[in-house]
Amino acid sequence: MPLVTTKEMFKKAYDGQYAVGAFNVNNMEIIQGIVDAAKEEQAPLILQVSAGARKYAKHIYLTKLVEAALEDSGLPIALHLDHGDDFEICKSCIDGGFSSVMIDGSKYSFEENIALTKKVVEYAHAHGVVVEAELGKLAGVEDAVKVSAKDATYTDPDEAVEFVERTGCDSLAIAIGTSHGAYKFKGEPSLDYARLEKISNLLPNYPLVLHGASTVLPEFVAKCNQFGGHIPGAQGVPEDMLLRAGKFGVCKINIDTDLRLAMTASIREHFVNNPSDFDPRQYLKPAREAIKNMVKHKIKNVLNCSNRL
Ligand SMILES: O=C(CO)COP(=O)(O)O
Ligand SMILES: O=C[C@H](O)COP(=O)(O)O
Ligand SMILES: [Zn+2]
Ligand SMILES: [Zn+2]
Repeated sequence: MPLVTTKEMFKKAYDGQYAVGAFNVNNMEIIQGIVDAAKEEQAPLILQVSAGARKYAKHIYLTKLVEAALEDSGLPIALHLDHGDDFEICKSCIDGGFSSVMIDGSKYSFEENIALTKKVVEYAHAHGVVVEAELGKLAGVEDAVKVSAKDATYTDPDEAVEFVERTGCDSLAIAIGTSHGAYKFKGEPSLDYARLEKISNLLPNYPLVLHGASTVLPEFVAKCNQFGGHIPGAQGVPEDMLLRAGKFGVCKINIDTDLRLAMTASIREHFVNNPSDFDPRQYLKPAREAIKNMVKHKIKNVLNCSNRL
């Protein structure tokens, strides 16, 4: 089974009102844990690589591992560049075998974002690759709770329509209150569903993407802290809020932080309980299992995408 683009996946997800998980990968254990989970659940899957992951593991190691995952699992998998921030990195991933790229021009002005996104879309489409773009700026860890910063950074629905029309991007990441990392809300979590609904109504049959969508499950934060970690006050997007987003055209949900927490909690626990171990396989095996369990949990309880191949 060769890599697939997200086109078909998103069409089915849109019609079925569920979301496909996009999980960040950095090494073999993470890839194997995710792919094993998707296989057991018979779920569509997007593996995504950030610029940082690409720098850490090297493009060729990651693409070869994903090639192995395709062959080993027989699953349709999309390989996606997460948060490409210029044309060159997108081109390099398109030339280097990815089936999907994100160009994140959200730090630029509306017009500059359009021009950059359009350039990537033209190159990508000529090579059979799909493009995710971003409009509106995802709140930073501090900004999310400031009402004054809210409207300035959240996605404007009318602009979203113009952006999609003028760039031809295949999916759009929007900002409605989620943010990257383990500290998403200081008080009560809240997402701007009214804005999401408006965007979704203005862009019928169009796949939206939710970044910063980890739940930061309290038991994993507690486990990290119990076994020597220090992650105080971490908080994510509650699962029922994510499930609700899936009803409004959100076809892709990005998850990285929850994988990091699962892996770290497992390794921390292992070292505390087994102080004599020093063979990496001893702690990476349960860590890989922890990734797998986390992804199965997401597929069943957050994405609702089991048996959707
Ligand atoms: O959006 C993400 C990657 O692009 C990941 O978000 P989290 O930090 O919430 O896992
Ligand atoms: O969007 C952010 C993802 O969690 C990737 O993070 P990273 O750039 O540290 O790999
Ligand atoms: Zn961004
Ligand atoms: Zn992101």
